[in-house]
Amino acid sequence: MSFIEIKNLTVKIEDSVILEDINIEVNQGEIVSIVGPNGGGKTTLIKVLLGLLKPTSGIVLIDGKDPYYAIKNHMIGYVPQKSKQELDFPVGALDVVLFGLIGKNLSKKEKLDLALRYIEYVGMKGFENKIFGRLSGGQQQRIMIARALVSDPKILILDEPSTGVDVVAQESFYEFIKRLNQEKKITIIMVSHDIGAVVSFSHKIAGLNKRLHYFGPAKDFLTKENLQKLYSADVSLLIHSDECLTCQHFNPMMLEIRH
Ligand SMILES: Nc1ncnc2c1ncn2[C@@H]1O[C@H](COP(=O)(O)OP(=O)(O)OP(=O)(O)O)[C@@H](O)[C@H]1O
Repeated sequence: MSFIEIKNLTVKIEDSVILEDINIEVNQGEIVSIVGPNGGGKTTLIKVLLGLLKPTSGIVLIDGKDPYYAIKNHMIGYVPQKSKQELDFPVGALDVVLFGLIGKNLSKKEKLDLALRYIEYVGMKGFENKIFGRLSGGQQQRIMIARALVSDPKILILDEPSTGVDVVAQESFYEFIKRLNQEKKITIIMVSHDIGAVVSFSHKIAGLNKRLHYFGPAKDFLTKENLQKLYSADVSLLIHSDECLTCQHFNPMMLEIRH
């Protein structure tokens, strides 16, 4: 049995089909990125994995368990899409990380030690007492990752982590995700619109637009056919260099999709 199993998953909301007959298997330690057009159902799929939304039909198992059980038992760490609400948090960075340990049966001292260790791990040592809302986008993102990791989950789920982060910060963010995956052998599920970047470091890609149009190795995803199926027929690929899609050393960071 795979580590994450999604079988014949269909989700309907108020009679509209949002996800239809989705089948995904993820092995432990894999990085899987979910890509697809706006409204394609990416966040809905994440909500199902987080136990926030019940499938209309089909099966979702995380290490053989129901998602609700997995969340309750700190098996999943979640980094949400950046929102205004989070920006307005009137709390310090350390407190934000400590929120990730709510419900864990640990002493105050153990929780503090863990939170400080993870703040250091994400490269934010020295920022413990800064107001979260006054940190930069990239710094906030690192603190939110520390919050998600502090309870030692088996899976990290990130919803559009590069939104609002500048290009330099984005690159070091992707390096960080790669290192995290290698060091902790943690399974990573990431929603992203940044196809070029995620293709270069994910093991698998899930191309989602109500149905799963592609699920397989990241290296085989970037074909015109796959992208046209996923993003509708009028898509064209723009490569910001004199390289081309069929070139062996094509740099996917240079890819942009135009409708
Ligand atoms: N609670 C809800 N009630 C009604 N419709 C909903 C609800 N949640 C999502 N939807 C619809 O489901 C579809 C998929 O939404 P979802 O947020 O999962 O897409 P997405 O791929 O994450 O989009 P984006 O890339 O824009 O974030 C959309 O058409 C959306 O309007």
